[in-house]
Amino acid sequence: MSKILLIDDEASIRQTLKEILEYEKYQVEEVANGADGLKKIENEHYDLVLCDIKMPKMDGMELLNAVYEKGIEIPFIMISAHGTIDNAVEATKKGAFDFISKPPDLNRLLVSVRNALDKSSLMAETKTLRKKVSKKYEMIGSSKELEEVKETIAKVASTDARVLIIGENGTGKELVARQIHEQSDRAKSAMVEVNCAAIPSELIESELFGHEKGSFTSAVKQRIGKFEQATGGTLFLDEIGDMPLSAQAKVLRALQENKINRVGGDKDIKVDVRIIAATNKNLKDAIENGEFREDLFHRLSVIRINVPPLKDRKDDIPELVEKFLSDIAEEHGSKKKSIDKDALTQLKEYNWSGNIRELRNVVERLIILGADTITAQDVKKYIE
Ligand SMILES: Nc1ncnc2c1ncn2[C@@H]1O[C@H](COP(=O)(O)OP(=O)(O)OP(=O)(O)O)[C@@H](O)[C@H]1O
Repeated sequence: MSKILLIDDEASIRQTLKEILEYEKYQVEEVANGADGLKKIENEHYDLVLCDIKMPKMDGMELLNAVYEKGIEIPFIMISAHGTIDNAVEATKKGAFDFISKPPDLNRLLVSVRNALDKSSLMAETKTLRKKVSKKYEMIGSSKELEEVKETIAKVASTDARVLIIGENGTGKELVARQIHEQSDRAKSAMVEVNCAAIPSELIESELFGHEKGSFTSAVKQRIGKFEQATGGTLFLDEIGDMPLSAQAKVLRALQENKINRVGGDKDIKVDVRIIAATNKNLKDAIENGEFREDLFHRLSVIRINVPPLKDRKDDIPELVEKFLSDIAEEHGSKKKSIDKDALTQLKEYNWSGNIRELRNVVERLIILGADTITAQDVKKYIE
């Protein structure tokens, strides 16, 4: 049942609204001023606040400000007898969901309440999803090497600087890109990923820039490319070292001018994206071999982040193993297994050419095939 907080200094209005809302099966609590309202909002969860503007102690606008300043996400519907347009505009500018003048038109009020509650449940859902996503992309490990990577992420995230992430397969380059995006002002928009190695070279330009209908045989509809999809957010160009030279030229232009052209189109389209690229190749060698444009390399690598291989940060292994034991047990819906000290020592001795991805796979194998407490014998038997 949705819970609504009603704030108004007029007892008769509170009484009427409470009766109507309770009749509609909402749970309603009421207070007579903004200051008491703030206390309630801080201590309890409400799905919606219905709030008068002119009140003693703290008025409706002040309350709205205080709540949003504290970062509490809850929709407000403002109600006022002093229903001027100015009030309405100011309230909605400050983030109120709606503004209703007194005496309230009850049908309009109920529609507004319903819509605001829909928004509230969407907000809650987004919050849980975001928490789940950020848990999924958490970077585990406190070795000196990984701490340095995390520090660089924290420094660059809030800027729009382009970042080139370099590291072997499975070291966590995508995770680094996700962290930069999550910690940036662009986090409310999407991070769109393109795996440049996975797309056939004849399709990559259409994938990145989109195409107009009829621009090539299979272009039966107009299509928006990844650059446009990422507007306002981040575009992650994974395996950039595998991008064909013709596409490199176009990406360079997009980066220089913040404009793109759809394949078969003649219109320039402005794009606002932050670019993060990643590679496991040595791009300097690729430049020497004529496979990668030097000018593009410099454009992309304003900031470089080297993600060290797991064999150079073995101190992270126990924490990573612990995390994978929990995550995988949760995925399988089974009881979490433990691992003994000798088994961990054994894992630390291995050279992990497939890095963290390989470690995760080995832990999964050990969970399925090993004893309840995973032993060094299990590790020896199942590591390869
Ligand atoms: N520090 C870390 N903490 C927890 N999980 C990690 C960490 N680093 C990597 N992983 C996990 O290891 C796997 C591989 O990571 P990721 O895909 O980011 O690597 P990558 O370097 O982008 O790989 P590739 O070059 O093959 O694309 C993923 O499942 C990821 O969640």
